[in-house]
Amino acid sequence: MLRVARMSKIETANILIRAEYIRRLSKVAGKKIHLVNVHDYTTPSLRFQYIPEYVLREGVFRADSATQEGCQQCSPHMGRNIGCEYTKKCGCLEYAAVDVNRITTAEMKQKYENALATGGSTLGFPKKFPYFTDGTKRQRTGTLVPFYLDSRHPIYECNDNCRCGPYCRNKNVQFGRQVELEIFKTGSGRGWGLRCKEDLFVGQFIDTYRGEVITDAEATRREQAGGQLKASYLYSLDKHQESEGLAQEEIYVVDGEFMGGPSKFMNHSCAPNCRQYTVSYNKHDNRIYDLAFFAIRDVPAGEELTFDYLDKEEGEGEGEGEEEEPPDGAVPCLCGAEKCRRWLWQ
Ligand SMILES: C[S@@+](CC[C@H](N)C(=O)[O-])C[C@H]1O[C@@H](n2cnc3c(N)ncnc32)[C@H](O)[C@@H]1O
Repeated sequence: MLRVARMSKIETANILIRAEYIRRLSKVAGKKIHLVNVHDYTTPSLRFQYIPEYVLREGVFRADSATQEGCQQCSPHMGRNIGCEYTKKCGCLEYAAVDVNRITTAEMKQKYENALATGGSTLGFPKKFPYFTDGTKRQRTGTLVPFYLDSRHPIYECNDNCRCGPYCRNKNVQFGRQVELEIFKTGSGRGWGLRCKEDLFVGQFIDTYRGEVITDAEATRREQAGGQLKASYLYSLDKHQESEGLAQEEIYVVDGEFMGGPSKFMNHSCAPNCRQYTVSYNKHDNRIYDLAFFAIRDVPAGEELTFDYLDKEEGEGEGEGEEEEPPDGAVPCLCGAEKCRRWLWQ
């Protein structure tokens, strides 16, 4: 009898926790986020708080909004009504990837080589626009073009101070998640995972990674206190470290363990269907930018969304991590990919 009473107390608590979690999910801005668990009665931790924006912690500073100047030579209607279509003029696209195929004269070529050698401005050069602007079945408007998908060059979107207007096609990630997601219990030893309720197309934006933005020193402190598993919630905002000569202690880190969004539940795969990209709205702030997930191939509704936690840039660390013995505290990878590297973070 006592056992039955105790059991029902636990069940009631589980039901209440689940209801509270779903209530909190319903408050998250944007399309609905579902919670599904067909394996047991557990619910993700209520210690986690959903936040729409980064929460800046002690010692973290964002560049003054006055530096977010926006493009001043563009306008909403420059011919095709897509905003910044004259990429040579667009101030926001100054640091976007130069479209070398459109550098035609020897003089331009020379100028470009000088800019590359000195790290000078590339304003005035034709740029690769990040998103498709003319929808077709394969190349949907707003999906990331193959160059950015493959190269992971930072994406510079327009902002509210731009003259290109609210409908400029160079605005996408800043509008937030546009797809319905589902947090689900994987039942395969990987805890919770994330999937999308609708088909995703290659290059489609899914969501950003949110969390507390902390200093590098605080991240080290939290990692030492939290152990190996803590690493999967920490993302360094170090994309511009080399090009801007930033010291390690100047780098900020996003911690999404206790505050963030649904992308916190994305598991690792050695053969992922998504990838994380750098998206900036202020070319003068190289220390805080968005981490945005895009699909890197078509993903049918219901397929688990995954990315490579060790997402190395091309050529970086090749041949590493293939030894038989795992490093101390290594977590076995359960992604199930044919070419699985066997351990997380290796
Ligand atoms: C960012 S969390 C992802 C969400 C997590 N599954 C949960 O239930 O909260 C990362 C953690 O998920 C687990 N995980 C993610 N991908 C995995 C994989 N391929 N194999 C084994 N565990 C994985 C590991 O415990 C890892 O530390």
